[in-house]
Amino acid sequence: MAPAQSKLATPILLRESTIRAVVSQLTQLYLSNRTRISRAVYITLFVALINRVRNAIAEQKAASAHDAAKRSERKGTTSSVSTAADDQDAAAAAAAAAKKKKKVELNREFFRSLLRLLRIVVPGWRSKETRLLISHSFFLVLRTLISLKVAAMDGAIVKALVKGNGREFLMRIVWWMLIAVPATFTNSMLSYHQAELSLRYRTRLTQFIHDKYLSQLTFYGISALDDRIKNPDQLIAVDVAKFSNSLAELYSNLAKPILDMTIYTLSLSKSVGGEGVVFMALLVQLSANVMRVLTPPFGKYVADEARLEGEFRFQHSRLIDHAEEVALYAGHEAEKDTLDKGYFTLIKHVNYILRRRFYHGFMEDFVIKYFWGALGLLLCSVPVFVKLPGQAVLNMGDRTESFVTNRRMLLGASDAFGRVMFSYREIMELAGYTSRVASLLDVMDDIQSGHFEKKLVSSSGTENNEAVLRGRGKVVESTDIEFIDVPIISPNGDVLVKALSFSLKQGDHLLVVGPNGCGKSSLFRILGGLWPVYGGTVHKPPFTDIFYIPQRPYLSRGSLRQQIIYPDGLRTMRAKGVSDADLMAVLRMLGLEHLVELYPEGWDAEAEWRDVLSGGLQQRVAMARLFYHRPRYAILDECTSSVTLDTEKAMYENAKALGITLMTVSHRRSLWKYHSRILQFDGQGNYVFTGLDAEKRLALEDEKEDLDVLLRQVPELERRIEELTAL
Ligand SMILES: Nc1ncnc2c1ncn2[C@@H]1O[C@H](COP(=O)(O)OP(=O)(O)OP(=O)(O)O)[C@@H](O)[C@H]1O
Repeated sequence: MAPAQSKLATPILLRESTIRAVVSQLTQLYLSNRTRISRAVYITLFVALINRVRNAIAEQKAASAHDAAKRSERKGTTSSVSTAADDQDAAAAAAAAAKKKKKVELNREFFRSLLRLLRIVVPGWRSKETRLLISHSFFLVLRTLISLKVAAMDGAIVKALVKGNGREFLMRIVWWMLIAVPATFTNSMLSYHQAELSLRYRTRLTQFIHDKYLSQLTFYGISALDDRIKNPDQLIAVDVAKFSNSLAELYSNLAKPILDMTIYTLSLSKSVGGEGVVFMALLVQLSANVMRVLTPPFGKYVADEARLEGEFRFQHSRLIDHAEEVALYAGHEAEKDTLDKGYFTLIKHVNYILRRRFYHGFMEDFVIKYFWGALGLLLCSVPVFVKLPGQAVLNMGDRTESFVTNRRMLLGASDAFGRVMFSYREIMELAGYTSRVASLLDVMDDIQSGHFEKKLVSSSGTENNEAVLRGRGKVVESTDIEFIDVPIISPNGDVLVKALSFSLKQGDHLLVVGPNGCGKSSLFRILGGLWPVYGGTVHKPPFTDIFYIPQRPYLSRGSLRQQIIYPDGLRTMRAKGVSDADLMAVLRMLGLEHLVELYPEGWDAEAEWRDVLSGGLQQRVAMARLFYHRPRYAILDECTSSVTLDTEKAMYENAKALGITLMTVSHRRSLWKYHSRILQFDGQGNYVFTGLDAEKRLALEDEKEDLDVLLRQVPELERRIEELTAL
């Protein structure tokens, strides 16, 4: 932060002497120049200079305030994680806190984010977007020039009318109609360019985000490991579109009025005098500054509205996803409460914005339309009431022509200025969308570099926080699987197992058992690379060699064939040399061949498979997927819970025959016989890893159960003995 601040401070100090020299030079030039236009230019330079100094002072103030806030924030964070005594972590936490407090304002942060997004949507000078922007700009200039011509023609028409010259009047009308052709064409081109630009921005941004979101498991990190983005779907599908629209709109809403203002003001200053224009510009600038101070933070409002919209939509999509469960619980009233709450929170906010917009619009209209309009009329009357030096006395026709032309140009200029002022609100809205989209990009970058932020709800507090921030385990690629002192830590910071060590060779089938929530699935999340390795070393084969089947398999959209070969596509299947007949052989192993015959389209049948197939059928389809892929290792996480013992037998025996090493999480005793190793968690953070002799273990378990039954009978037997003794 320090270098940034000195960068700001130095120019202001240096400028004190420079400013004095520039001011005296400008004064001399102003006094020595006679023409009104050049005088106007010097006055404008004065105003620009004053503005620049004022902005620099404001920037410096903001920078020192930001610096002070950051320093105090850092102090606070360091003491709260003082047990960690780790500067790196403290800095990360401070940065995170600073990010959380980020407001939507037109500050450096906004321009930095906007620049980042601009680089994505307009990737280079030779890009199609640049060409579109150039031709858009060309039509913007053309339209201003046409408007200028129309203003002059307006004056000439009224002059012909005042003079009573019918022939000239008609000629002027014909010209007027002719100019309408390029004018309307230009207008249509402008609308087309704006819409096309918006579409292109959206496409670029969506492609960029999709590439990042779907690489390095970022989508999983956003939803499971990090708390900052609640609804990425809304951000990608809606906010990106709104940002693109807003950006494309802003360019035409800003570029054209600025151009109009410059050209009209220059033309006006020729006929009404440079000083008049500059004086009026000063008044306008003053009132504009007052308006800016009174403008509410619309950017923040827009960002909040988008967030609330997203949350409301998310609640609806949850209801759709879990419609059956909610219906069976008769949970519609509870769901209605949640939905109503989400909707009314959103509407309360929208209403609040509407009210703020109402007061703001009232003030904006008054200043822009009436106050500036009156100023304009005063300015237009200058050539009529004031005889400017070097100007000939005007007759009635000329006066009318000059008034009408000036009035028209002035209306154009004030309309343009009004639009620039109105666009302040649009810029604030753009700032809102920019902040939302940029925050998604920031979080994706963080996740890809291994930095997560999640509210810790664990009972063990700071100790876990430290571990989450550090994540310093090692991952080594190997053909076998080995964990050496690897802690299992949930994203909430709960330490499920302090240091886990075990090793597994190909062909060693592993059974993982333990009570609910002890970390059985979490072990495989680490193995699959979903959760970071916070310590120790993990030796594991590449991702493609391990296949995972959960209890509720994921069934994708698409054909029946696609369910078996997922995530491969048809082309990859063909490239692997697999035919539909091979797939049928796989289905036969699991007694599923009737599925293909069930639908007239056969393998190409499409359906919402999640609803069409029963729980057991879904598990069998998932197993067929495993047989198609034939990986070296398979993680079977309670994936036979809904099938019969016969089907389970077919699944396990075929999987082993295909040379797949199995790692099973299950509470079913019927599965023990398929495994040679066991990893047993006790739910208190301890575990045992040993060989598994299923028959011996089953006999021991049976004996234990018999003893348990006998033990449970002891009180009853004792009571009976007491009864008999008493008798
Ligand atoms: N994405 C997540 N965010 C926060 N906590 C999580 C997440 N995933 C799992 N956990 C927590 O980690 C702990 C272990 O979960 P895990 O799924 O490994 O349990 P399990 O041993 O497989 O249990 P079960 O037999 O019920 O499937 C649980 O307390 C769970 O709440």
